Order: sequence, then C-alpha cells, then structure tokens
Amino acid sequence: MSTAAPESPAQRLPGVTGILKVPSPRIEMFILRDFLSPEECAGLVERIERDRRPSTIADANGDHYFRTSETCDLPMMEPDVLALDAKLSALSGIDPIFGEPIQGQRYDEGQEFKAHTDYFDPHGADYQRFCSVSGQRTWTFMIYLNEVEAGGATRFKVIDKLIQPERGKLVCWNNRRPDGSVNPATLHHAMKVRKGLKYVVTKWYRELPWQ
Ligand SMILES: O=C(O)CCC(=O)C(=O)O
Ligand SMILES: [Fe+2]
Repeated sequence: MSTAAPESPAQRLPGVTGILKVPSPRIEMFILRDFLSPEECAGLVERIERDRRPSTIADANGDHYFRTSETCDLPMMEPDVLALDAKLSALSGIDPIFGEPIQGQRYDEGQEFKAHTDYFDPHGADYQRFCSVSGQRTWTFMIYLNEVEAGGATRFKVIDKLIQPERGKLVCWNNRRPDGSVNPATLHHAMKVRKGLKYVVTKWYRELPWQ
C-alpha cells in the first residue's frame, strides 16, 4: 500500500456526483447530501448513545463551557465503523492510514462547541503533544446523523457560511491553505442545540500516518 496521498481531495471531490463546492476563495470546502443512508445514520446514533464521555479540547483556555458536548470514540475494529472509514476514504482519496479514529459527537439541548479550528495552533501549548508524531490535521470530514429540531448549525463566520444539520449530509474542508499553512478561515462554531439532540461523526486526517 502506498503511504503517499496520490491526489488531493480538492482535485478529486469536484468530480463526485451531487457534491457542491462552497463558493469561497478562502477555503476548500464541499457539501454532499445523503452521503449516509437513514439506516447507516440510525446505527451510528445508537452506537454513540452506548459509549460516551465528556468532550475535550486541546489548548484549554479556562472556559469550561467551550465544548459542552459528549464524544464517543468509535472502535475501528467494528465492521460498521470500518465500513464508514472505507467509504470516507473512497470519497476523499486519502489513504485510511492518515486518519485518526472516527469519533461521534452528541449534543444535548444547550450544548455547543464554541468557535475553534480543527488544526492545532502551531504556537499553542499543546502543539508538540498532539502533532509531534502524526503531524498537523489536514482535512476534516463530518457527517450529520439526524434532523435537529432547532439550532445546532455549524457556523463558519470568517467566510459567512452557516451549515444546517441534515441527516446523512457530509461536509468537508481543508484545514490548510494550498501552500500547507493553517487556514484561519476554517474557524467554526457548532452552535447550541435549542431543541432535541444532535449527533455527528467527525473524521480528521493527518499529514503523516496516524500512530
Ligand atoms: O458539530 C458540529 O457541527 C461541528 C463539530 C466540530 O467542529 C468538531 O467536532 O470539531
Ligand atoms: Fe471542529
């Protein structure tokens, strides 16, 4: 198996049927509806419900309400999780060896993840701890698993883009600019769920094989 990503998702994704490119010169970002079926989504929601822990953040900033959701580390040896991983790699063209384990996130009413970037701050206190082995995060792939009754949108305020949760909808973006530097225009806020629950899965890829 090759260890080099042969083609960037930014080159590959425009050729995917039904995909929409977010029209901003500041970010490489795509949206694909119905990436997962209602059955696939329901299975993942059930799995997230079974094992969850309080979500954490890198570079703790003293705000205990910064990320109030819960996280489920999806075991990569489970057939459904492995199948999702393969489906994501087939879409992105990124070799699965670059991927962190897939996570589920669950937001109850009032929970959120305030404005943040998925890349690690190169000047932050936790940079070495998180990036010395597998490098910086490259692409984020995220899928909404259910219809949220109210709230729960993902807001990218730098590019003025609001993405509404819709069951099965995938959104992905490059956390870096084409020159490899981190892209502050990827700043995003998982806004408070106002009514109901919100479930997503998140998949992050690294510069180097994950270990
Ligand atoms: O739940 C969302 O809308 C975004 C989640 C997110 O940004 C993250 O987990 O890093
Ligand atoms: Fe994020």
